[in-house]
Amino acid sequence: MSKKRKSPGSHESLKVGNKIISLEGYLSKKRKTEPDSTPTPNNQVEAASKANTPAKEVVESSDPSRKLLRKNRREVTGAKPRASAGDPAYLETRKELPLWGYQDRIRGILRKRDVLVLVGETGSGKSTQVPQFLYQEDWCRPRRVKAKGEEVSVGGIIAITQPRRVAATTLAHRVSREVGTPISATNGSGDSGGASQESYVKGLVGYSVRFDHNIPRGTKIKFLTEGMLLQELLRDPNLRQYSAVIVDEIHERSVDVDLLSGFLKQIHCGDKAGRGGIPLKLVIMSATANVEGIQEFFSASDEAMSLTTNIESSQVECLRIEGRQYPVEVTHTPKAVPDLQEALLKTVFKIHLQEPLPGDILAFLTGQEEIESTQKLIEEYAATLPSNAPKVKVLPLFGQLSIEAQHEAFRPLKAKFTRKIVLATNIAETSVTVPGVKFVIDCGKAKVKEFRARLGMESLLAKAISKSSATQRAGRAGREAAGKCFRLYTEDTFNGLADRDLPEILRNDVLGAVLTMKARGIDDVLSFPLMDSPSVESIEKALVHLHLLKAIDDNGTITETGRKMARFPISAPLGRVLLAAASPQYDCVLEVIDIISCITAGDDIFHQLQSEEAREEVDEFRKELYRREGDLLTYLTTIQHYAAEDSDRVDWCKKRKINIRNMRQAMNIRKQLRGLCLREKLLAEPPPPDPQPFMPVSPKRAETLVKCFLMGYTLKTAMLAPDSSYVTTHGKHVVAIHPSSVLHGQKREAIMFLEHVFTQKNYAKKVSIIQAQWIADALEED
Ligand SMILES: Nc1ncnc2c1ncn2[C@@H]1O[C@H](COP(=O)(O)OP(=O)(O)OP(=O)(O)O)[C@@H](O)[C@H]1O
Repeated sequence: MSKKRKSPGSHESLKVGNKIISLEGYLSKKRKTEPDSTPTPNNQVEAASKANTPAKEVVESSDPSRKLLRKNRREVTGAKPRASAGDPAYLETRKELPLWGYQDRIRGILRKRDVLVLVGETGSGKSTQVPQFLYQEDWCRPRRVKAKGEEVSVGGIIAITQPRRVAATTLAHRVSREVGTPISATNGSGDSGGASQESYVKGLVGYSVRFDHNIPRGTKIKFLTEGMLLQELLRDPNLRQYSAVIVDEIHERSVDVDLLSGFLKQIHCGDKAGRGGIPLKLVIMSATANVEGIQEFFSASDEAMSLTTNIESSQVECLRIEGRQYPVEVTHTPKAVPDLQEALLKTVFKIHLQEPLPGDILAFLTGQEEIESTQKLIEEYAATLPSNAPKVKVLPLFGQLSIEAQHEAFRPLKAKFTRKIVLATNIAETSVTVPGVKFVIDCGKAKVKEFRARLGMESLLAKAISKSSATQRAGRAGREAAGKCFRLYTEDTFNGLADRDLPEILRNDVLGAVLTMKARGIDDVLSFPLMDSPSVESIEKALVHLHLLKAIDDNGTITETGRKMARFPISAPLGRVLLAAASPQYDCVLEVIDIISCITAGDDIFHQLQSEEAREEVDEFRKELYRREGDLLTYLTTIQHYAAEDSDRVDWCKKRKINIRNMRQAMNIRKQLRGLCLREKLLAEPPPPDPQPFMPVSPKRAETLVKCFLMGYTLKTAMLAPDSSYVTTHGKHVVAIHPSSVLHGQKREAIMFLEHVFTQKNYAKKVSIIQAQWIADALEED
């Protein structure tokens, strides 16, 4: 990409390869203030703001006369804001948040009731303020009680769940600073396998996410991912350490949050004997949730009502908070854009060259691949800008990045005269505040994983987002000052979007969900309370699959193997492989960890090569990595070579066109899994530290490894048919080996594959060569 114009502000076009992209008149002049016409609580606020009601603060909030606003809010709520303990440096900012004026009301409701559904606009202060309003409440003190005959301590901590690790950790850091006990970076307890290890450092706020825990002594507010709280439920079904659980961003409707809601409902509606009769308070929060549905779900049935002594407290109350702190201007494109990447580049540079600093950009793209190629193009083009134009610093933000790499995007830039451009997937869509961001660019799409239960196949396709997602994305601007959101789609397109996304539990494989329920002692999974129940067919399929994996026995009861599988933060089939690897027959835990680390570290550790020339050039370097047994052995060889490399790992990756980020992440996962396997006694002693000399795996050992993977993947096998196509043993579908596989184009007796995806075609990915007899042997094994 090269520049065309000469000075900042006067750029009208940019060149991408041979393409000239005009910047002129690209974005619609017509602007309006977020939120849109979505029938959500947000636009009730907007409607109210148009009608000159108190929600007028949406547009007035940048007005300096904030005192008046606060006074208005107090009049609206009747609340007398009072300062809760905290760092005075943050107090003034906190007082500006719409939530601040509602604190007495929120406290008042929760003194009377056990469940509150709280709806407030993005950036109104829900995630950061609500736990601070509550942790000093009388009901939040730990109490010694008799529960089922034993004396136990109940309560004392508020849990607040987040859909993603990055939200949980960044919010914990922010709130810890606001309350005046900042979490120190060195305070982490590393991986404790989910155990709530307390550290020796004191503090009020902590967090617990997969592979990272930081729980100071005296923690009263604990941020954690939904998955982490589910893990805690396996160990303590009554969640005794908590006085309240705040479920944040419930609109995301991940499988985990749906399961969690079911378990919380059971605690809420149950007899509470396991908590010595002490209720667990629940606060359910979102900016864009279906409030009525949630309210109805948490309302106790008549039968459950008969279990409770306090009917009034078990009723569900709903509170809508009006207003957001800063306005966000939303702009749509006047017509549909033919090329999203091109449109995004134009918008980035239009902002960069026309909007003054400071003001960082957060752009939403669909996935890692798109982010990495866009980063390259932005950097290339930025290098050609005149010297008097501000510099740019591009930072990626996607789920497979390590936590440290994700946190990079949240740090203020040290370099002067530089604009930060964060390229993110939808992991930055809810809950997070990326400091410095004033501009959001929304491509209107997200990659969605869908499972076709009938075919046992997943598809991962970029699809249009919902109105709820678009509102959340726009809400990432305007958090520290007024902001702008540029939607790369027309207003008509926006109006045609679905209000909300389909809950994950209705579109994903429910294998993991059913295993979690079983591990938590839910025998009758079909009658477990869920906001939306998946089809009976997909639950039954999951049960059959779990039986095949030996996670449940003939009676449908969870086995010891199943319990252990549920404790590992990997999919059920991979968990089964890991457990098999520890048996004397296979004895290959370290190698299996290496392979799992590579396949869970990102899209693919190998960059895809477009031209024949590039392929020839790189294959020269890659040939020491490729294994004729297939992709799993190729991954193993690659990570073992990488781990043995002690001179220049970056250069090593460059030559082989290996994604260095994914490789680093693989090493990180490898470390965590080794730790977990030691704790779960799958490994007898710690492995020797890196670098170890590279030792190629013998063909015999390779066979053992592939057979070990078959213990988790007998259903993902295919046989070569007479017409030279591969036909799956389960379901009898024709699959082709994906071009990314080292076995692409090869015809063998049988194959095993770890992924089965539908893109343009029905593809098998992560493929290994097997013999038909091995499938029968694996099925017979005990
Ligand atoms: N990490 C952070 N750095 C700087 N400011 C922050 C940070 N986290 C929160 N804030 C400030 O606090 C405000 C409220 O954030 P909070 O996350 O509590 O809002 P919210 O109502 O939960 O929003 P959402 O629904 O979008 O998650 C933000 O708009 C921002 O001004």
